[in-house]
Amino acid sequence: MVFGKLFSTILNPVGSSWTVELVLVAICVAIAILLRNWLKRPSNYPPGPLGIPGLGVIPFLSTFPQREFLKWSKKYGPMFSARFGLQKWVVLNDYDSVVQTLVKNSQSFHGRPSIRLFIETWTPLGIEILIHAVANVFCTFNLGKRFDYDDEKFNLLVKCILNEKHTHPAGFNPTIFRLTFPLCRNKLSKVERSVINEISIAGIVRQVVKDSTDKIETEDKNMMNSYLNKSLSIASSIEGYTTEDTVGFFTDLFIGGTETLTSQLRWGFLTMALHPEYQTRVRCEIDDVIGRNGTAKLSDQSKMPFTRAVIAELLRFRTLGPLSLPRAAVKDVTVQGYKIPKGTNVSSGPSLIVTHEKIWETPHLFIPDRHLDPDGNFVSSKYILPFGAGVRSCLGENLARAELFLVFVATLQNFELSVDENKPPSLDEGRSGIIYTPNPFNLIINQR
Ligand code: HEM
Repeated sequence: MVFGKLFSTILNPVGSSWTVELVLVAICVAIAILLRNWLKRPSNYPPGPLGIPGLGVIPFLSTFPQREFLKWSKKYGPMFSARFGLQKWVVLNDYDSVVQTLVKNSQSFHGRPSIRLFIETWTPLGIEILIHAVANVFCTFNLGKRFDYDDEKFNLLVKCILNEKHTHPAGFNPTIFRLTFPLCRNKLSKVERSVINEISIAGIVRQVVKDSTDKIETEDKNMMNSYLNKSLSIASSIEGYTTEDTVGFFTDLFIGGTETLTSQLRWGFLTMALHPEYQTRVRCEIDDVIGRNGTAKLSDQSKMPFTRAVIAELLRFRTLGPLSLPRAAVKDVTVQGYKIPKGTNVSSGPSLIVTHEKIWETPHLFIPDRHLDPDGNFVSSKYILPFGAGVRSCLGENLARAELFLVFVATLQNFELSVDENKPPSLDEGRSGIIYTPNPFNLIINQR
């Protein structure tokens, strides 16, 4: 009644009450239609929490949305639906639903919701020299060019990556909020800065592409050369192909491959510093197989089961992309009896699989020995999916695995890692966003 009177005064100061009533009815009908659309689900759509109209489940997500996802998966099953803002999402929470969706139906789920996913906000990194090393391995392997550490262009590249962080100090919510509400996203100066970073990275990559195109070698010495060799011979048959495609490809690789690997290594060094007993066991294996002065080779892995078990456990224990990168259904598809319409975004939850209590005993503890058989041989587990699954899984997986092993081994071969025992950093706190990184920490590094 009070609202009726208020509207009546605003809309119809001179008095004809039927106009006011008509407006009120129209508003109610509009709200009813909006609510109906909000509540409407396609038939056989995965069940899930309803959320709040317009916002979906965003207000209910904590800094670590995996926790709510776990709760909802217990209530609604391993595949549930939710709305983030106005967008429809399906969340996959166990191994079977990930394989059925992303591997068995890979041709239906090869889309990505938005390239802007790669762009988020800034936080400072702890061990800067580490990112220089990782970036240089990338440049040597992929671009065929190693930079000196005082090279201006190289330092600009690294600075751009430092500004290109995929986490937010306040956790996952601001990340998903920005991805969901484009208008809000565009207003953020930090995001603009990230765009400028991307342009700078692309500028340097463009120069490397130009230099490499001028002197392509027949022998494939690095990925850039192989790519140019192949792409130039087929380019004429691809409509609309330009050099910018090559620049975009290597820029994406650089952004996708540098921060991820650096952060995974940071988790690794912190874990080793907090578990000196495992660190000593890895070092003993290194001394036995490689020696104090030898250089690690990838072929050494077969003789180093415990080191492999530590790295496998690290990828399980601190999965860098707790919710992987989102995919989008490119056509209507039925998976495990559920209909998923074209355009639905899909998030898989590797972090939920690696903490599943039916698969892992004490999943929240770091125990490398769980990857060894009774004879001490390394046993790889299909349930650890840090690089995603299916056709859009991580393009740099092999390089990442190789680099993880070599950098990890070379570091422990030469240095002892520890922390200030009076103020030890926590392994349980990190920053969550597209990727999950440890909070900045101090490490004590002693040469052996
Ligand atoms: C520890 C290191 C790394 C982790 C944990 C990681 C993880 C991931 C994950 C989870 C995805 C999404 C996969 C999916 O949708 O199923 C991905 C995609 C991608 N990664 Fe990695 N990655 C790492 C290192 C690298 C490196 C070193 C490179 C490049 C040299 C790289 C390049 C890419 C690219 C280009 C994509 C997008 C692939 C596509 O959309 O088709 N990543 N990565």
